[in-house]
Amino acid sequence: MSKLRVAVVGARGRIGAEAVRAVEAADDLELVAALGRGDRLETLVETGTQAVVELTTPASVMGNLDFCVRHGIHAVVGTTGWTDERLAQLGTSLAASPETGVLIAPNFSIGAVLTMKFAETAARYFESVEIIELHHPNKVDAPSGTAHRTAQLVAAARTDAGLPAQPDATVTELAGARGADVDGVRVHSVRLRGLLAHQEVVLGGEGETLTVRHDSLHHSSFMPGILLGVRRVVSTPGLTFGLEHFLDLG
Ligand SMILES: NC(=O)C1=CN([C@@H]2O[C@H](COP(=O)(O)OP(=O)(O)OC[C@H]3O[C@@H](n4cnc5c(N)ncnc54)[C@H](OP(=O)(O)O)[C@@H]3O)[C@@H](O)[C@H]2O)C=CC1
Ligand SMILES: O=C(O)C1=N[C@H](C(=O)O)C[C@H](O)C1
Repeated sequence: MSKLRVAVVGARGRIGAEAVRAVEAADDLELVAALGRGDRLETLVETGTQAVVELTTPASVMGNLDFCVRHGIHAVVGTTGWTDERLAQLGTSLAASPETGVLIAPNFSIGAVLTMKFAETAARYFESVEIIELHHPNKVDAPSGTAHRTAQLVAAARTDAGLPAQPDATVTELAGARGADVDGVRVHSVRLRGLLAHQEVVLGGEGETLTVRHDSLHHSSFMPGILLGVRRVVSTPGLTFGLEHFLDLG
């Protein structure tokens, strides 16, 4: 059987370089291009790329995806910075290319996907919930895409359960002390040398707390999810948001 022709865009970055190695090592995939900043996107067409792994920056991702979708090239996207407006813009591009599939995964690691699922499940049972995400200091966005998505899922679960706003008697506050407010859920971002990618969801009720914590200790933690995404996106037209849709989580 012929191999799936894959390109990595953002190939010289921290996760991009690891993705290049993972695609090269996969028996059923062929790495046909590894593009960095300044390289021509037309290379994707010239090399017959079927699926792109997009791992760049929030400033670059929209242009890269617009090119891919216009040329019918499927995409697996790890880059962060997704807003409703950006998703709507991508939806418009995809409507004009209905055969093309795009997976956006806030996090490719199985543990992080499960953290989101566990937090979403637990949210309805606790009065309070806050998120602490901890990353390496070279990360350009805060809060992390994973924390942002976790907060959205937790907030939706609370709304579904009919929970009121969280208790918080703060009257005076040094700006930022209570973190960012994502749909009513506080998200705190730590940037610390020595860390890679970590998240804690802390839930609190009368006389008890529950902490769900995940640690990515190496970029290799993201590779099985990227490879799964590539294999599945080529037969999944339209937009898929979250790797959980390609996993059987019960
Ligand atoms: N979903 C997930 O599981 C994960 C997502 N991420 C996300 O992936 C993204 C990349 O992270 P990370 O590797 O740490 O960041 P890096 O800064 O190390 O890598 C980004 C790379 O993209 C390059 N780049 C920027 N613009 C373009 C462009 N237009 N075309 C091609 N290459 C370009 C950069 O080049 P230059 O240095 O020259 O600017 C750099 O080499 C972030 O948004 C991060 O949050 C990271 C890990 C896991
Ligand atoms: O920049 C990173 O490193 C990571 N980015 C993603 C995010 O913002 O959630 C995924 C993971 O946390 C690593």
